[in-house]
Amino acid sequence: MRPPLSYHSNMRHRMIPRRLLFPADFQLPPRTSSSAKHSKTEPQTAYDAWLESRQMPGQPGVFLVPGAPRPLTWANVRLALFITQTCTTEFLAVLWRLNPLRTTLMMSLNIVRSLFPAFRGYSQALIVDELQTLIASESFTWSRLLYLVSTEVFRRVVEGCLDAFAASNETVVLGSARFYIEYKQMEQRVRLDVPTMADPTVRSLLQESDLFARSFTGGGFGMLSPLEFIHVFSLMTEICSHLFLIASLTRGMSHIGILLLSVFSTLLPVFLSWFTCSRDQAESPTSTKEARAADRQERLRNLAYSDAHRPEIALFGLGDWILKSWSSARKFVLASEQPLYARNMSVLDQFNLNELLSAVQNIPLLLVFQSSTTSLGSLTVYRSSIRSVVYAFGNLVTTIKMGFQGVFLMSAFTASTKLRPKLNPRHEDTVHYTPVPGGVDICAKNLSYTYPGCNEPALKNVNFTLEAGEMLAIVGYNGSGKSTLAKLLLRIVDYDKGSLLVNGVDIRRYNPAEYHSHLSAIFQGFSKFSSTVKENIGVGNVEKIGYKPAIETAVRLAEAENLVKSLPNGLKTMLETPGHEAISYPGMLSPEDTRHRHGLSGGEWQRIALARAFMRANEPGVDFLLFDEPTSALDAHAQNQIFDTLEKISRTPSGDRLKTIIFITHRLSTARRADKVAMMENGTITEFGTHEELIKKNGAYASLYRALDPAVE
Ligand SMILES: Nc1ncnc2c1ncn2[C@@H]1O[C@H](COP(=O)(O)OP(=O)(O)OP(=O)(O)O)[C@@H](O)[C@H]1O
Repeated sequence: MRPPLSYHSNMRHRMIPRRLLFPADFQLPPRTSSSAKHSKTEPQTAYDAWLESRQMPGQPGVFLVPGAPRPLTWANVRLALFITQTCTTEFLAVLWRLNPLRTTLMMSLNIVRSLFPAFRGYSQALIVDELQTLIASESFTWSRLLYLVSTEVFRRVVEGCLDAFAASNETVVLGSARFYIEYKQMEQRVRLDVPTMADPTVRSLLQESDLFARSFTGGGFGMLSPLEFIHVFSLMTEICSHLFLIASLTRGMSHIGILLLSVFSTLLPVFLSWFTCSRDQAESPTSTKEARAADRQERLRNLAYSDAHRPEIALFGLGDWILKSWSSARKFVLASEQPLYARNMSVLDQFNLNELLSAVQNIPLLLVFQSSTTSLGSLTVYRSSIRSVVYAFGNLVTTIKMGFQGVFLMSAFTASTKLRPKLNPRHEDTVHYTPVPGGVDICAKNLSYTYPGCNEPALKNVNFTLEAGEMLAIVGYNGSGKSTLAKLLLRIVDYDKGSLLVNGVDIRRYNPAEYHSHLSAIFQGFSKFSSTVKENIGVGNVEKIGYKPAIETAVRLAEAENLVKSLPNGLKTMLETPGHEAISYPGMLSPEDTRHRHGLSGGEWQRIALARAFMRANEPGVDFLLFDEPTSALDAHAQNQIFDTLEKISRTPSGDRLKTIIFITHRLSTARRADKVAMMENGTITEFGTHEELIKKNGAYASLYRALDPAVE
């Protein structure tokens, strides 16, 4: 058995297996999907089945765009059955557990309600029969008729009450189901990391999972929901109850004649529409081109609607271009929809065969009635039951077809809940983060990283070592890889080659969430939340978001006190963000809501971002600060104050370093404040040392520095 990993660094090396003794050699196994192994045989998981169902028929390696209906092929039927077996029961069990009593009640009431039509028909037949007998025997009385009608009214009132109760119960059940699905959706989004979300297959999976969740919105389970199975069940009960009624009323050949003619007249249009739908479906797999056009049309529409983009649209004169591009995308989408319209407008659809056959059907019915002893009531119920069976059967076919598509969306939902964030190490490889006195020590050897879908690495053979508590400035030209290196150090993405040790352990062996709790950072393109100043700052340490003194300290450290004081509502001021999307969705926010938002300048936003980072940077457990261009928009005075603050919070009162600091900067005047400077060019560190050493070296750093201050020799 594998010995457990110790959390103490001195024990760790003794206890971990031989293979892991040299973390530099440690390689995570490639996370190949099980589908790769089994795609051509039987699917093993919901994910495998989902992936296989997306294969474009006859085009290996080509996949349907997310949301495209699956063609009705034997292979897909087999996959749908597999998904139903593996996920439906599990999924329904989860939903049932949310509200066991109400869900059971909903199912029972659905079945009871499905018996109503047959009862209704039977009761109406009884009234007609009674009336027929009364008239025939010439003993008609108004009181008797009133009694019959009030019995029917009473039956309908009871039916109505039950319907109302069932509907309100269903609303509660659906509400909790919808909440559960939406919660799971949100959970997936916040749980998944950058590399996982960069995977195009994962993105498609999540899109289909979203479609599944959307089928729960609105009043019912939605047209695509596999929970249509309840509907299927009640339709089957309805059909059975009608069949029972028909069987009890069928006597002799004349009835069989009516039966056959009624079945034929009602089934034919159903089959015709089914046939038309199957043709639609065979041609419906949305092509990538159509999907792209639909996407482009929506993006351009949003661009035209968005107030946030209006100044640039005006400045660059984009109006005509937007209209032209939208028109061509829209025309393409409309053209691809046209065959469908054309079919729907076909002569066949215009010709109401059903009505014609119903009229023809009345002829034998009349003949039978003339020549038989059958009562008018039983004949009425007989015919209406046949119609109901056929109608319910048509509904059943439609529901099953919808359910067939819904099953694949459900497999996407189920599979997405099981997605594992790519950055999370396997349990047996995980090492708990152990703080080292004075900050983190970092050792990068031949570090390389290529962005997904790119051919050229953004980082190649990066080497450097940083002792605990040192301050490093990373400088270099645009696009030289500084922010990419920051992403690796922050474990937003994982490196491809080489090794990166933090406190002597391969960074990939730390759980990202645990690692992140020991550091604070500012990203170059930091987030600007459409919320209050307080929340924009407080998110830096959510545990203290409601603790005013902590927010005020962060504001002070970021030299943002005057800024907050100048705002109309201080910390409670709502901030306006670029690309504030609420404007794109009319009706979501009233003009009053948007009017109170306060805009900030670039430098002011940077102070908010600094305060956010200081919310956490000031905490005792945080021993690594990585700031990407923290003062790029600040004036020289403010910049110096921020670096003084950094110095202050990263040292003990006696002057010993507590935290390791890395900052990226284009302002070389700030770089000289660091213990070490790393000069980056073309994705690698070309010079590394103290400011004085690099100036003396007279290389790229020195020439950059001289460009800033020609007085330097
Ligand atoms: N998400 C991405 N996908 C693909 N390539 C990217 C991505 N982000 C950055 N790159 C590429 O990686 C290289 C390094 O980019 P990086 O942002 O690290 O540079 P930088 O040194 O921080 O630049 P700057 O000084 O302009 O901020 C660039 O060539 C860039 O085009």
